Amino acid sequence: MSRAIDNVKQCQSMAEVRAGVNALDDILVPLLVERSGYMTQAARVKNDEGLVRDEARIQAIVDRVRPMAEAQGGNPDLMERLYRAMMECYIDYEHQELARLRAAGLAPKDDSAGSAA
Ligand SMILES: O=C(O)C(=O)C[C@]1(C(=O)O)C=C[C@@H](O)C=C1
Repeated sequence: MSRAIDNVKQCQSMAEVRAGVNALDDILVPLLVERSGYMTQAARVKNDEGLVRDEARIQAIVDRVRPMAEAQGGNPDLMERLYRAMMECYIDYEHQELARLRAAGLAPKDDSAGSAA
């Protein structure tokens, strides 16, 4: 099986290093934008500020990506830190998107059953 780490080219200069990084960012940025689109979907489907952060799902994602990173010749601890930091940013964005959707007319979930006041 070919591993991602084996695709890294031996570099003699920082220009080569940065060309390699830029080429990967060209792939990563569209994927991260696409991932952010699912935060908008999640905001609309959950429609509840209290549900945006889901610790069980965060842990499940970490548990999934650590072995994936290892299989690709990467460092699982680094991947976990990247994913946890990235998901914090996406959680902020999901809150932002829920507020935007509410301002645009998304009705808050009916809380009459749970509201005491
Ligand atoms: O799966 C969800 O519930 C999401 O909202 C997505 C996502 C993520 O994958 O970044 C973001 C917030 C949650 O805390 C868990 C995961």
